[in-house]
Amino acid sequence: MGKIFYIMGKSSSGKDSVYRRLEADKDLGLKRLVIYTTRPIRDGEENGREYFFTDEEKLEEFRKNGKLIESRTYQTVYGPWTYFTADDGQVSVGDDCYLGIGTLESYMQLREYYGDEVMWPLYIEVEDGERLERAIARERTQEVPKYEEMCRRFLADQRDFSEENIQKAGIEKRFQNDNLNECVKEIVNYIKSVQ
Ligand SMILES: Nc1ncnc2c1ncn2[C@@H]1O[C@H](COP(=O)(O)OP(=O)(O)OP(=O)(O)O)[C@@H](O)[C@H]1O
Repeated sequence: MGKIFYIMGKSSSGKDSVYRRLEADKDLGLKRLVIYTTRPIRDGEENGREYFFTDEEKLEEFRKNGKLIESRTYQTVYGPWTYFTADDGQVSVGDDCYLGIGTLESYMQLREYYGDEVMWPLYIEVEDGERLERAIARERTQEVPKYEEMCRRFLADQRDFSEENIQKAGIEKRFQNDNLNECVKEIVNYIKSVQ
């Protein structure tokens, strides 16, 4: 049975860093599940790697064709940004395993779409103060740092990833990202144990 390993966690918890390491681990043989976003591309990102960077028109096209699995829109400091998952032919859950990143909400919707036995959550956690420091440090490296948006997300995450919502999504296992190498090692072991 194929599986989708789905990385979740608050902003700057290290989802993207973990994703890159897992993807580069050829032993695991994980294929990418890339979602779409209408938000602008950040320095260092690549279209089709972190996201497919797209627009409202494409979103509506998927919706019209019944290929939109889930979508969420955030009222950001820069206007609405939509993130969505589309059944665009990337995933054929036969025996292959995939790696994706998302939110608790999108995880639940994908579970509804693909089924319980396909979805394997990887929930990443970092102490809030440390996470905020990492977020600021990351923002500083951007040509145009978006501190206001960073703060908005930090606050929104406290609600979106409340303990209640984590429970509701049925997340039982959590991976601490204090040290990236250790965190990745733990996740790799976990994936291998269920693959
Ligand atoms: N264990 C770690 N120790 C120190 N820094 C880390 C660690 N893991 C990740 N980082 C750094 O923290 C920042 C945030 O990590 P990353 O971009 O992977 O988070 P994310 O969860 O994908 O964030 P977002 O959801 O906001 O895109 C990056 O600059 C990354 O290099």
